[in-house]
Amino acid sequence: MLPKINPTTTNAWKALEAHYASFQDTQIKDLFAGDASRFEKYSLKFEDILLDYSKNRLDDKALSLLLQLAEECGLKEAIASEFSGQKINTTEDRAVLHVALRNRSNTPILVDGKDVMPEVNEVLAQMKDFSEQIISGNWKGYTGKPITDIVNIGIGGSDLGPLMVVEALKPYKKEQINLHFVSNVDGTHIAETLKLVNPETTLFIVASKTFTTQETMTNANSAKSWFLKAAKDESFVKNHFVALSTNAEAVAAFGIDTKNMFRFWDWVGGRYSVWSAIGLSVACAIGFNNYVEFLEGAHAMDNHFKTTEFDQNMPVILALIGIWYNNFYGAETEAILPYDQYMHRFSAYFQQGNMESNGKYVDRNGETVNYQTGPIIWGEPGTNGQHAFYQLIHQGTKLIPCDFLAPAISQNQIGDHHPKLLANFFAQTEAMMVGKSEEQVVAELKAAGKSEDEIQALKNFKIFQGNIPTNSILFKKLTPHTLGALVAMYEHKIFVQGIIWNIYSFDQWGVELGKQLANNILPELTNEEKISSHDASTNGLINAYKAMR
Ligand SMILES: O=P(O)(O)OC[C@H]1O[C@@](O)(CO)[C@@H](O)[C@@H]1O
Repeated sequence: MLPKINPTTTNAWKALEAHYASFQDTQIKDLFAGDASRFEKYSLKFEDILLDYSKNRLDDKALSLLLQLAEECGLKEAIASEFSGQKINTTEDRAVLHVALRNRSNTPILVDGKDVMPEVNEVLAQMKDFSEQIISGNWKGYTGKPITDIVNIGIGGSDLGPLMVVEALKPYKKEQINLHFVSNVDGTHIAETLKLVNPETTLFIVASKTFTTQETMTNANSAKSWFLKAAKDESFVKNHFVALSTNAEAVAAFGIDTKNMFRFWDWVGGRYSVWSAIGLSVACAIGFNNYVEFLEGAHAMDNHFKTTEFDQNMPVILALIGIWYNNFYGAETEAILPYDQYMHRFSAYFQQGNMESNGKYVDRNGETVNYQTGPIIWGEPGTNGQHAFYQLIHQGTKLIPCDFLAPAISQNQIGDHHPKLLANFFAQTEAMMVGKSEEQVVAELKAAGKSEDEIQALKNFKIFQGNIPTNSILFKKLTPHTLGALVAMYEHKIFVQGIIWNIYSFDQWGVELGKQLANNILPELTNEEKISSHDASTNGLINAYKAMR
């Protein structure tokens, strides 16, 4: 079982509050001035990944107290509980074992006394065989043609993971296979996608852990109707529809042959499922061997997380820094800013990964917490963000800790694009830290020939206060292995924070209410009655909608 310690009752927390009181206005640049070895001291290397966390509002005392906080909150035993298959997803009475899906060393991992690895490997073998049939053209559609297009129909973790990985690893994609992702129940999503594909050569992957999600089942039924309009014969469905799910009964009821089902288990959380059969579209896109490389990278990070002292442990350090800003500096969001266009869905992926895990207000004792828990995660690739929201980061009134990520080697060596991208990557974290002083602004305005009056009128608008904390994550190249390691690194960061916040990070009851109310409203939209069963606003909106149709 997980420890149930309110972090604010620990000695470390109390000491951190005291330290914060005297440290809070310390300037990062002054910390560098006082310690020539700060970069070396506050950097970690893991394989081809360098984490530079020196540009943080952090000194040795804060760091050591944060490490003490992790110890006092029982992090060591929590990690052991996770990896040993204990049912740490308590409210759903499930283990949390996405680490087993990428357990390439094949050491036994038991759930209810049974080693899960044979089943994990069985599904991987099934994925290997299937993806090889698709890529080789041996899998034929109902008119005998090979598959050219794959449409992954899923939402949340059944969409965001495969989509993010397929986009991030596009340089590894097999040219004969086109990938499409449909998730939204807005008919536009499936309609616009079906315009692009041919029923004779399209495979639909219906990805749903529960196989009951309204959006996914609606889109899957629309796809099936569209397909049968062309193919006519229900017996052809088996050539063009496969299912990724834990729910064989629902898969069969939909009309997909369970031989075409790739199963996974209830101890795989949706937002942690890209390592499971949910990753089938990835294997079909980049080839099974590259998909295994992706698993290998995550497994390497798992071993780092499981075996490394906390002060040298990348996920632990990132987690503790996040807690320092979230719970002591009052920062409410974190920005993930990948300086790599292939990673354009990376931040969105961790919106679900982080916010669906740690967006909780009830602790593991069932009590309402008296402190902040999960942050709001957001971000866009650099340098686009610079032209959109960096104004607020640089000169707004909110503290926004930022993670900057970049590959040293681009997958597309065109002209001087990559050096320019990296120059911005390095410059932005420097600018966020050092800012621009009044003296510098005045000197620049003078050099530009501004009068004294103009200088006085303008200078305050051009001063940058700086002291904005950033982590820089520089890696050699965005390969399947490195991507796997980076994703696992953030997953473990989320785990560590949830343990310290004394919350359950692996259920998601908060997504249920909206679904329930939507199911109540749906029939009201199609009848002719004037609606009065809700609050005045909801009634008013529904009735206005009905009047507009
Ligand atoms: O894979 P499925 O069962 O269709 O769930 C899809 C998504 O829906 C949820 O909001 C849970 O209902 C996410 O946690 C999940 O990833």
